[in-house]
Amino acid sequence: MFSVCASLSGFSMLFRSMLNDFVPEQLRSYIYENVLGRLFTPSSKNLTLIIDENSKYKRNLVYEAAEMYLRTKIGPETERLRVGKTPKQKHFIVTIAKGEAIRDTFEDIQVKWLYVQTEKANSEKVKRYYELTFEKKLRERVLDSYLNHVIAESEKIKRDLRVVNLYSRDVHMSSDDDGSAGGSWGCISLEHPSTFETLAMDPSAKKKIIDDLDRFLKRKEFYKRVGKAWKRGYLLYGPPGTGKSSLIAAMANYLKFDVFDLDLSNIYDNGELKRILLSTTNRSILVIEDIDCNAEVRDREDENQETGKARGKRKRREDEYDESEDQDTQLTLSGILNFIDGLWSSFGDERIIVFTTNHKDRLDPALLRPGRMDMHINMSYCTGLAFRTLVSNYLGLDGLNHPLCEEIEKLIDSTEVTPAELAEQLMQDDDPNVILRGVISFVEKMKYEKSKGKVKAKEDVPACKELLTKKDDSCGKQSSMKNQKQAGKPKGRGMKRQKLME
Ligand SMILES: Nc1ncnc2c1ncn2[C@@H]1O[C@H](COP(=O)(O)OP(=O)(O)OP(=O)(O)O)[C@@H](O)[C@H]1O
Ligand SMILES: [Mg+2]
Repeated sequence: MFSVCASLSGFSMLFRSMLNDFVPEQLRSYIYENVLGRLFTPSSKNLTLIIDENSKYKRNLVYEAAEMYLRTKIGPETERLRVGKTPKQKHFIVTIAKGEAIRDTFEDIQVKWLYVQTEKANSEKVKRYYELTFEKKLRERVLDSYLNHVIAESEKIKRDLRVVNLYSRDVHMSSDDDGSAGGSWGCISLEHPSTFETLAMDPSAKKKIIDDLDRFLKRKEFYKRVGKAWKRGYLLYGPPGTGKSSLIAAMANYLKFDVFDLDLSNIYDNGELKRILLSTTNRSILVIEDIDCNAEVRDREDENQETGKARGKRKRREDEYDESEDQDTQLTLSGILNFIDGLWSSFGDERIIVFTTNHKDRLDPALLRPGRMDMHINMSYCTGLAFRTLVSNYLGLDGLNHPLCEEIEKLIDSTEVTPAELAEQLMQDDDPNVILRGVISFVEKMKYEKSKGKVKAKEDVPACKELLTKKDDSCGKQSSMKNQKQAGKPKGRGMKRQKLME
């Protein structure tokens, strides 16, 4: 092998000296570059992949993934960087500049990335691409495992950088809304600070939820294989102030999924519901809060608070309804559930639906039957362990180390007090000792009053929508508005609807 190379290089030198003697200079440099270079350079042991920005006029996913991935690989040796930021992005986006290289190692694979950008010449468009260079023998492993690793990592980074949006029909479309959610959803960014770290909850219950979400995210292929829509449903139930809305915000912030907050009281029939739901996007959480109250879609106490337009719309709907025998167009709980089971299952991916209620016992069994909601999560009164999270959130203390916390935890475990009530107590002073003593008096007082029956159990709020919590005997559908009125059921929702936006 060595002697072949030596004789090739000897021949190359002889050939070059002949060229120098007999060939004009311009032609000589062409021959050096295009003929001799190829003939006499021993073939490289490296292979270079070209990753163009576009692939057949569409964005090249590998290029996008590389761009995202390489942001995390920029080392001190890089000399030039590009920086950018769009109005919706919270952070600066830093990427390598033209001609900069990055070395990376994955398992035992060593590669070199080079970012290339051509100059703009006449009508030629600027071309951007990455060159990925590695040893030829690693070709299969780079194409298989390394590039998959780059794509998976880039997905993770994208998720972390994503701004989570809250879509609501109560919010007007903003000017920079790209309209991707379409329909009549207005959008603001979800500023709710709740995360799984700040959520006061029994640690094992919290872990169960996080594990369930993680499993859900990873199971694209599984859902496909078993022929199930890639969706997950959660029913959160518990008294007011136990963290149902906070848990939804924590889920959204964890998954980086947008939230669609659906208030059924503004929707008048199943057709409208269908249109609205079809305009939601993938990787989102559809939230229907207070399903027991919210589903009371037409019976309202506050009719006189409606705007003229809304009142007109409602009256027209009611008149149409009175004239129509077709009850199928009316919004019913069964309509909602059918939609979730049927149409909603056949479009979109990575969807989560969350119902919340303060009164699980009052819900229609149709909503509770196995398979309808994948997980029922009991958001109950605060426990001693969960209180530790509140102490850490509000006081910045490790509850284990404070002498008063043990006593408080025992007290909390033996009474019914919500995290919201405790959170309020934890903001009463600046001095942690004063605050914690205040918590003791507060919980003791609650305990005493409860034992005397002075505190009305929080669940004892009158049922605001009994009709929607019982099935209509004839067809399993809920009674219509007309029937509700005739039955003389109480109007109004009777309970505040605490939204994520508040
Ligand atoms: N589990 C919790 N962990 C941390 N903070 C909580 C928790 N529960 C309630 N809080 C505090 O109380 C406030 C109200 O809680 P949240 O709105 O999540 O309760 P909810 O269960 O949704 O109540 P509702 O049934 O009235 O809608 C929150 O903004 C938060 O400050
Ligand atoms: Mg709530």
